[in-house]
Amino acid sequence: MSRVAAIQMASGPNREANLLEAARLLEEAADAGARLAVLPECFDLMPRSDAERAAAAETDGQGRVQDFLAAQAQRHQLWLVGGTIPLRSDDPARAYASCLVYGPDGRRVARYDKIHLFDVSLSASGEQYHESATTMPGREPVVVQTDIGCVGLAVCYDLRFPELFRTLQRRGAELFVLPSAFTALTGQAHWDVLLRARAIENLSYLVAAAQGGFHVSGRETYGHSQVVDPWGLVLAGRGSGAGVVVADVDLAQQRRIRGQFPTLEHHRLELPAATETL
Ligand SMILES: O=C(O)CNC(=O)[C@H](CS)NC(=O)CCC(=O)C(=O)O
Repeated sequence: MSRVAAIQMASGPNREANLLEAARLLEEAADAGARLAVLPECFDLMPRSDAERAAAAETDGQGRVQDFLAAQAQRHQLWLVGGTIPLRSDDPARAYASCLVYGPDGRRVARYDKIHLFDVSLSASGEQYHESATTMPGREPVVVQTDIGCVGLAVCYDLRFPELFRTLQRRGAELFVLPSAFTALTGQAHWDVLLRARAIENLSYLVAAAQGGFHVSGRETYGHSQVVDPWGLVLAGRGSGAGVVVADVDLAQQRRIRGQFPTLEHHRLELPAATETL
């Protein structure tokens, strides 16, 4: 059994303040016995403007936020999933939304760039998102072996694309992590059911760490960070506001479920090939 933590935040436009808050919550997670902690999407910065985000992008392998993540992982001896941070691409106007994973020794063990980008208008609230204007999409699904289990990485809007999760599962994932910043509107309608569906259909744990609250930018995010087990049971969760959600991952129990209820062995169709979208 290993304890895992989903960290919920309501990040603002001041990066140092966000890092202080993340450090406080990671300490709380470590004190609660967590060995893997997941930070939300954009934990380091929910900016007022696209220009602010572009200016904050770091070079792969160096920068304030990457140093922070490495130091926190080592300090608390944690597997740390660093939500997403903006990493520079060749296009100065677009950064990758990168989910970086660090081991308990502080070394980086994986990088996943968010593949599906949120280009959506919500008529009910008038909100408009055009993430691809400022974000470069990733191309490759990523799994990473940890001593908690094999972890499949996905971010926020990726939740709506079951073929990504199935690909991760086929590559060995036992546990999905999902740093997120769902809107209040779509979260209320879809978040809980999609999380449970992805966990159930892949008989996998899912650790969803969300932004949850009102942001200085004027946005409201849904929150409801939670840990779901392979049977679809919500082991722990919270509503809105900053905090830590902890639960225990039991891979022996997962193996029993996968053995007794072998849906993963009953698939008949090949996965659709990835389409070239760039
Ligand atoms: O841009 C930022 O500041 C942080 N990133 C986000 O908020 C991202 C891209 S706009 N949000 C989502 O993917 C929401 C998905 C969602 O809400 C849904 O699928 O319903």
